[in-house]
Amino acid sequence: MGLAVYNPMSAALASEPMDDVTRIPVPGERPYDVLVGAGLLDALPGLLDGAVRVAVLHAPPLKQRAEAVADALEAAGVRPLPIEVPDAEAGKTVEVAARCWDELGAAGFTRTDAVVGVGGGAVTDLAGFVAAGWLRGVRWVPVSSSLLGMVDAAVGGKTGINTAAGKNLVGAFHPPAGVLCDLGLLATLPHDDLVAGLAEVVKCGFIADPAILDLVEGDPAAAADPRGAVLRELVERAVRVKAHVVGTDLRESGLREILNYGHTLGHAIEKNERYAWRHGHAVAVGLIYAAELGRLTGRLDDATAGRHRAVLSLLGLPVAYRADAWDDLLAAMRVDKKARADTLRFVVLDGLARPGILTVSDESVLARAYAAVAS
Ligand SMILES: NC(=O)c1ccc[n+]([C@@H]2O[C@H](COP(=O)([O-])OP(=O)(O)OC[C@H]3O[C@@H](n4cnc5c(N)ncnc54)[C@H](O)[C@@H]3O)[C@@H](O)[C@H]2O)c1
Ligand SMILES: O=C(O)C(=O)C[C@@H](O)[C@H](O)[C@H](O)COP(=O)(O)O
Ligand SMILES: [Zn+2]
Repeated sequence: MGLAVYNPMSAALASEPMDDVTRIPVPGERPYDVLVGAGLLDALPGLLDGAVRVAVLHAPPLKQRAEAVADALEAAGVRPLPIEVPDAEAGKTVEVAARCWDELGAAGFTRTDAVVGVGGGAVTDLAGFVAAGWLRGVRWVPVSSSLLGMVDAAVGGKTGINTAAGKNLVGAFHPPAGVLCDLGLLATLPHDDLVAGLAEVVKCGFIADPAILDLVEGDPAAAADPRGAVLRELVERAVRVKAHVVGTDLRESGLREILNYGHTLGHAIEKNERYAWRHGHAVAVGLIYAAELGRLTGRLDDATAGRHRAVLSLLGLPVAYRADAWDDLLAAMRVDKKARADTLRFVVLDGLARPGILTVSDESVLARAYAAVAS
C-alpha cells in the first residue's frame, strides 16, 4: 500500500514569512498556524481570545520561560495558573494528568478557559491531553521549547500519556489553537536533546522531503547548530511535512501512519528502557530497523536502506540496541497502535519519499531485520 502524496515545493509556497516569523498553516477541520521564529509570545493572547484563566503547564527546566508566558498572559488581562509537572516522560502519567485536572477544577476553569504547555514534547503531549479531557475539550497552545517538540510533538494534535503497557497508549486527537516554535529557546536545549530531535527531522526526509537529507549530509554540524540558518530551514521543512500530513488525515486513518516510520521498534525500545532513553534516540534505531525490514521484504533498495544508518551516524545518533532484548521488544510491538488484531503492521519505504505499509504475514522477517541493529 503506497501513501506518498507530498510535494515539498507546493508546501513551501503555502507558508508565509512575516518579519522573520514563518507562519505555516495546518489545514483541516480545525485549521491553525505554526509560528516559527524568535520570541513569539506576543502572539499568544490572540490565540486564546476570551479565556479568563489559562493554565501554564511546565517542567522545572522551563520554569523561567513559563513565568514569561504567565507575564505575557497577565499583561493581556488573563489570569495565569502555573502548574509545575515532572520533567520528561515522568510527567506523561495518568497521575500527573489527574493532578492537573484537580487544579483546573479548584480554579474553576470553564469551557472558554485554556491550557498552555511550555516545554518539550513530553510536556506539550501532557498539556494537550489535559486540555482534551477537561470539560471534553478546551483550547490549548504548545509553546514548544525542544527541537523535537517544534518539528513534531507540538504539531498535529496527537496528545497523550504512557501506561504500564506502553508508550502513548492513552490519548486524544485534539488540535491546538496554534503552535509557537521559539527558535531562541534552542540555545539552552542540551545538545543530546537537540540531536535527538534531528532523528524526527531525518524521518521526514526519508518519508517525504529528501532535501532534508541533503542538508544534513552536506553539513551535519550546521544541522545541529541551534543558532544557524540550516537548522531553521530543517525545522520549517519538517513542520511543512507534518502540517501537510496531519492536515490531510488528523485521526490517522491512512496517510498519517507515515509519521510513525521508525516508531514501532522505537516505542518498544523506550518501554524496554523504562523511558530513560530519549524518544529521538529510540526512533533513530527504529528507522534503521524499518529500512532493513523494507529491504528484506524486497521493497527498498540497498542504497536507500544504507543511507539511513549513514545519515543517522553522521549526527551521532544511536544505530544499535541490545541483541538480548528481542523477545521483550517483539512483545511490546504487539500493542503498537498500527497493529490490527494479532497482525503487526509497519511503515516501510518503497523508495525514497515513497512510504507504504507492510502487513506482516511471516514474523520470521522481524527477527532477521533485527540483526541490522542488534549489538
Ligand atoms: N504528539 C506527537 O505527535 C509527538 C511527536 C513526537 C514526539 N512526541 C513525544 O515527545 C516526547 C519527546 O519530546 P522531547 O524530545 O522534546 O523530550 P522532552 O520533552 O522529554 O524534553 C527533553 C529534555 O529537554 C528539556 N528541555 C526542553 N526544552 C528545553 C530548553 N529550551 N532548554 C533547556 N531544556 C529544555 C526538557 O525539560 C527535558 O529534560 C516523547 O514523549 C514523545 O513521545 C509526541
Ligand atoms: O504525529 C504522528 O502521527 C506521529 O506518529 C509522530 C511521531 O513522531 C510521534 O512520536 C507520535 O507521538 C507517535 O504516535 P503514536 O500514535 O505511535 O503514539
Ligand atoms: Zn516520534
